[in-house]
Amino acid sequence: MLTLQGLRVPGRLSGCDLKVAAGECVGLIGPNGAGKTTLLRAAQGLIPAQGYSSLAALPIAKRARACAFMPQGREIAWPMQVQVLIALGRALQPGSAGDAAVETAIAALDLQALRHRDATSLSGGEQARALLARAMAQDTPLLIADEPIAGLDPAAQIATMRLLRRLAGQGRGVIVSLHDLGLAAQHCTRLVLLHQGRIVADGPPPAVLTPRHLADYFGVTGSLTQSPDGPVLHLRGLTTDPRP
Ligand SMILES: Nc1ncnc2c1ncn2[C@@H]1O[C@H](COP(=O)(O)OP(=O)(O)OP(=O)(O)O)[C@@H](O)[C@H]1O
Repeated sequence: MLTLQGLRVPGRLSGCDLKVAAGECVGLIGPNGAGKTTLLRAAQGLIPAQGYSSLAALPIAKRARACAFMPQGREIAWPMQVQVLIALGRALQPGSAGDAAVETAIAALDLQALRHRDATSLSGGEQARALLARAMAQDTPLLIADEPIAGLDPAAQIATMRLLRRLAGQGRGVIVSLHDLGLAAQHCTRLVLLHQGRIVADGPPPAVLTPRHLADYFGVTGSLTQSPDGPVLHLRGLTTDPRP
């Protein structure tokens, strides 16, 4: 679904190798400035990069049928109804599934009550849901979302992560960047940890969110434990805090 080999953006990203398969919900994590957005954009050919990306190698129209992208910047440039914005996700898709895909996305992101509103008048969190719905309506094998839960209230964060996991369960490949490591552990099938432009860990959440990695790459003390409800992350403080 996506293969990166030695993907590199000088000064920002070094030699990244990554494979994402159908059914995976891959959480891309790392501290501010680690290179998450750079990797996601370079993988799609949206910024110049060296190395190989199976997606960037496609002609642009095929790329739009292979991958939908919800960018980190949530600017909606033109006033238009939310449902029209979401339908733009269908612009390059063939076939007659358009209306159904738009309705499914509106329902999945709980946008029924907002569908006739001017999209530019929505709150930040509502705009995020509308833009994710547009990407979902594109109905592509791969969905890439750059910090889709930033600025969402807790219920919307959980609902969004559950949705992304469900889409992966239905056979899409999903890559989602996020800073909430607890939600990443709970909802992603696999985590990829970036630090200073390099992939430093890649695997199931317990293998990536180790106390050592939390300390070395995030500067926090903590651990991931298993509970009957799933993994729970306990963050205790900063590695620079004085020892008790
Ligand atoms: N257009 C650009 N030109 C030059 N350097 C850039 C540009 N955009 C980002 N960078 C730098 O590349 C590095 C990686 O940035 P990137 O936005 O990919 O990080 P990130 O992991 O997504 O961070 P955050 O969690 O803060 O969103 C940072 O040091 C950043 O300052």
